[in-house]
Amino acid sequence: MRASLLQIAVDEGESVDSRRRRVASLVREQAGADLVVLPELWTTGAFAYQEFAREAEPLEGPTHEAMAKAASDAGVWLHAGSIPERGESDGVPAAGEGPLYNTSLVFSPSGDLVAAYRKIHRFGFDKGEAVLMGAGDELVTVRMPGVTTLGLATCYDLRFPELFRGLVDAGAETFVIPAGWPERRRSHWTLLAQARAVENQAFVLACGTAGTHAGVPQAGHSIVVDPWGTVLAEAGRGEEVLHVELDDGKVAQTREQFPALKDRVLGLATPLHRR
Ligand SMILES: NC(=O)CCC(=O)C(=O)O
Repeated sequence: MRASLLQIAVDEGESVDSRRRRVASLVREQAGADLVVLPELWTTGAFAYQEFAREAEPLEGPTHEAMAKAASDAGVWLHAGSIPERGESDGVPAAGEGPLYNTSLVFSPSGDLVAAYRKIHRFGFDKGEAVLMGAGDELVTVRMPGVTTLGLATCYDLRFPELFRGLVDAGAETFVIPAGWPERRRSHWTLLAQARAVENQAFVLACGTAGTHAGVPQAGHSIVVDPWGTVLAEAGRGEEVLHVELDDGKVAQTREQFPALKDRVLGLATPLHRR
């Protein structure tokens, strides 16, 4: 599988509309790739909390329209990163009402929306995304026939290994993780991406943003790790397109030659206190 990770710069000097147009043409330039991946909340920036409500869109909003067309023009599977989604409220919503979610969109090469994943673990503890957005509650996988099965996660989700185990149990072989990870914790990003690959014997395609928004410098350093933990490609801090070729048989081969996943012990009992 040929994959392109588009590490987009998200800076305040560029309007959401012009970034959307710029990203759509970058996606079109990836014709020939099998899978193209964008970062988390690249329309607003993952830390631009005050923009979430203003720029929120329904699933089939302007980003959906632009990305569906870009995917079909390029003939690629497109993980279009995530958008601030405005979900439907119960009853009849007034304009601009309804809960917000951090929702990833995946398009087939014909431009059909084949999956939407609402981020399960929201970042911010008692502020920011954690209070402004609702949590997803569904694991999502996407089958790319004859190639691989994707398992979807978003940014802060990377810190929660049980989510990835759930995705493995659902058949995932390749984790796709859009992010807006800050420079301050870049060492965690790289370490956790490798850990998730090794412990699950899966590919990790983790695509972050470049630039600075809401005063938070972004780490960049999008990374692709193979099921043995080897880093196949890693970006720098600026805007960059990372091209990588993955060996489709590598997951099955690694799981067969070093069958650690078969040694999982499930349902461990609560520990007893022994004197
Ligand atoms: N947007 C995010 O989820 C940020 C996550 C983060 O900064 C961290 O886990 O550290």
